[in-house]
Amino acid sequence: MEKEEGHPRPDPLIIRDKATMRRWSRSMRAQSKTISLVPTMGYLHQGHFSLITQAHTHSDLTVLSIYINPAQFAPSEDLSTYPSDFHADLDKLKKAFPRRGVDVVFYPYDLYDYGEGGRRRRRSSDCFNSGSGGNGVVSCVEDGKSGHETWVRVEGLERGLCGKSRPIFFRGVATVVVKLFNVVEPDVAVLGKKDYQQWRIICRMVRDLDFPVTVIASEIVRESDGLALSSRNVYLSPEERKKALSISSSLSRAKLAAENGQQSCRELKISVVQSIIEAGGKVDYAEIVDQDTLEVVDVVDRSLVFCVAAWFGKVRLIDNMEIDV
Ligand SMILES: Nc1ncnc2c1ncn2[C@@H]1O[C@H](COP(=O)(O)OP(=O)(O)OP(=O)(O)O)[C@@H](O)[C@H]1O
Ligand SMILES: CC(C)(CO)[C@@H](O)C(=O)[O-]
Ligand code: BAL
Repeated sequence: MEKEEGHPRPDPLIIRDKATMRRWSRSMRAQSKTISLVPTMGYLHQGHFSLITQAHTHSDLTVLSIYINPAQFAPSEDLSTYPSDFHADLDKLKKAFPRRGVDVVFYPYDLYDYGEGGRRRRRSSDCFNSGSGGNGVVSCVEDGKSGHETWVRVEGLERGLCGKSRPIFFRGVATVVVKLFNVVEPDVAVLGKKDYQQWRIICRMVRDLDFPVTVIASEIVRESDGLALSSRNVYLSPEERKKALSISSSLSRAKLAAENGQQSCRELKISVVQSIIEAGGKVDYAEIVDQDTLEVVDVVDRSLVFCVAAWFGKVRLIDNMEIDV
């Protein structure tokens, strides 16, 4: 919760089109203000708020973007059911930050509408498997309507972990983050370590393409029982939520074991996979990788990160823990 003294700030500006967003940023920069961007897909929770708190320490102004990016969803994924409640998000923001919240909420209609005004609202029915990208991959913007065909790929880092089961995911993430950078023109971007691979990919993209943006990573915020906060948690039944705790609890045990001398990544992975399966989850992957390169590692001999994705019912959750030895 924000503790800053003083008068409550007025409500954030809500900006819906790219031109107005860019104009605002440029006018603030002309007044020598620095800007942080916190990109999100909305349905805000304490994890998002921790990113906003980070942003406050790195810049004068904060832009929170709320945009469910169709390009990172395959037609078989949950674009149409991704949780969303813009007005509730605004209320939550006000409650979490009565004094200093965000300056702008950028809530674009459709970032892939290149027509007049960019106001066409994308519907979930727009997402169908009718086209394919360069590598035969398909996302929910390849619907033959917008004509979007330019993609950013971080070819090595996107290959493993979530990239294996979501082959177009990081292409969509990198591309929309570039679009947001080009529209918002931030000095700083704040990303959560819950999406560890995503954070690493954005850092690499910023470096490789010389974006004048500093990427700040924010630690994972968890429920008191250890479950990593995630917008998708809302779809867990109470029973599934209990079972899903097996991810964070087994990761904690593995981290402790590794930090106390267990060097075999194989043993550590077996213990996590077993715990999740015993709880009734379905493991997508459980990998121990180098923190920078994300390459799979066999022996705990340096700083690593243990990354997991698992299904509980219809909900796919991700989590990770860094292992520092
Ligand atoms: N528990 C968390 N702790 C820290 N950062 C988080 C947490 N959850 C999400 N974030 C970060 O918030 C940003 C926006 O994420 P997003 O809006 O996709 O929320 P989410 O909860 O990760 O959603 P979901 O997991 O359901 O896709 C990302 O940088 C993400 O890493
Ligand atoms: C970074 C992001 C906002 C891009 O759509 C999304 O992947 C997310 O919310 O983590
Ligand atoms: N934070 C991850 C967004 C997604 O799963 O699409």
